[in-house]
Amino acid sequence: MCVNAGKDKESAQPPGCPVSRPVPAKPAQRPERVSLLSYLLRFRRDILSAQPARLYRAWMAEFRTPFFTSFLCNDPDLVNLVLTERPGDFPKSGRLFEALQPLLGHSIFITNGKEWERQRRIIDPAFESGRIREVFPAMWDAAVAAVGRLEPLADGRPIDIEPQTSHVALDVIFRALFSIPVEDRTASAVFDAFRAHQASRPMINTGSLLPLPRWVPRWRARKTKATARIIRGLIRQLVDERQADLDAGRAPDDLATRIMTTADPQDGSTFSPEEMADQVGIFLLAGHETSAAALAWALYLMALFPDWQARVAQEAEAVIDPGRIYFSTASKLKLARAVFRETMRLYPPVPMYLREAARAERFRARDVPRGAQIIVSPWHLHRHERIWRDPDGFDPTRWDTPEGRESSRRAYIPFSAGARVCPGSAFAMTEGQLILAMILRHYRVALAPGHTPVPVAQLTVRGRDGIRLTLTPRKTETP
Ligand code: HEM
Repeated sequence: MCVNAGKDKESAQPPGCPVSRPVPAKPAQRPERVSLLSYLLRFRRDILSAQPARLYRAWMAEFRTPFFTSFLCNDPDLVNLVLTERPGDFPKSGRLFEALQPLLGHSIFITNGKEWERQRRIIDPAFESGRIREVFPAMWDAAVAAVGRLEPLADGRPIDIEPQTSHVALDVIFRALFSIPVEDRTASAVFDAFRAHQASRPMINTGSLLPLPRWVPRWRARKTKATARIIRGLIRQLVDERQADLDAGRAPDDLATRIMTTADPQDGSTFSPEEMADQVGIFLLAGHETSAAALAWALYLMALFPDWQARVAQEAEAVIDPGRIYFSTASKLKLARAVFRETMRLYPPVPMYLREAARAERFRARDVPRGAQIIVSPWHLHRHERIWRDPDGFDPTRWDTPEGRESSRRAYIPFSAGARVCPGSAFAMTEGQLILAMILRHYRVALAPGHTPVPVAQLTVRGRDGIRLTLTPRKTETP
């Protein structure tokens, strides 16, 4: 009998059977026809499962409700138009600003126009790919610390891996920004406050940002505002301390120092402490939520595909010298990088990007009114049936094929594209592949019995009930 179970069965197949591969978790789609009320409520709960399956084949979809009109763009030319060719005509929506302002103030993630341009001019130099070498030791130290934290958990009992990946991702950001580990008193207070903030909300999701009527369920605004105030207070404390260190000439050379001492090349101004606190808020949030989600899904995929896990672990064993930090390690972790890229194709941490049409447009022979919501959905684009071969399958070798490279050129945008592309993309790729390799060098991961994670869109794509795995040490002696 040929089997196609939820585990890799290659070696168990009788000869002559086609090799069966598991299919990575994908949310069930809603029925094609549902009532408006049912659609809105599903939309609020989780925007991924609220969509019909045809969006994986369509080039564009229009949603008209009494409250908003939105266009989901899957046509690579349209995506290019919105993100790269004319980003000024498709600014971030005012709803995004309204929803995130209590936590993020005037941070670069939600501003538009001249204010955003100035912020980008000051921030970009700190993240240039040539500067990744300088933050690499911070990533390395955080990865080593994560391996240590996982040790007492690696006894074969199921654990939710997401809190662990959140912990290490936030650790990386604190070390890179402020030269402090997440265990530092203020840093760990921020970590706790972020958790309380998410629990009070429970996290903004893309659906909650569309202009829906007031009776559709919302987060508890008062509690959320209170936790946002706590986080902002703590961040402001870190920024003020750093300013004092800069004034006294004793500040370490890290990302915070670089950004706070960079002047806008156009008008010579630097960030005020208040402005810097806004940016730190988004570095902490965008930098850790996204990397944590990608890393958790990567470990899930490694558990689902033990053959790939073995290859990444072997590469890590060969390349990583635990006693020495070599930046060249990053470029040698090729399999880990291919796996991390494929993970972000299947589970793009930011599943949809929301824009607003600043003026009337015409998309694929349809009128797009001014003010319409424009949705670019990496979630659908990355699994588009007319663009990708085996769109729902896990295949890290696709990046080396001409066909895969062409699909990727047209439809792979986990970090967005154009003027508002993620400034942290090189940082995140280096961090992701390194931590994945470090963890797999030390631990074997397996699926927790009876658990299949369900991807849902919160602020990032997460497992609805977590992502449950078991860990066991790869070898008994610790290097
Ligand atoms: C796997 C990790 C990451 C992913 C997938 C990711 C993805 C993204 C995406 C898709 C956007 C644009 C969203 C939109 O246009 O609506 C974005 C923006 C941004 N990201 Fe990342 N990001 C990651 C890590 C980081 C890191 C590590 C940092 C910094 C430490 C960072 C900082 C930012 C900032 C500041 C923006 C706003 C840029 C702007 O609007 O001009 N991200 N990120």
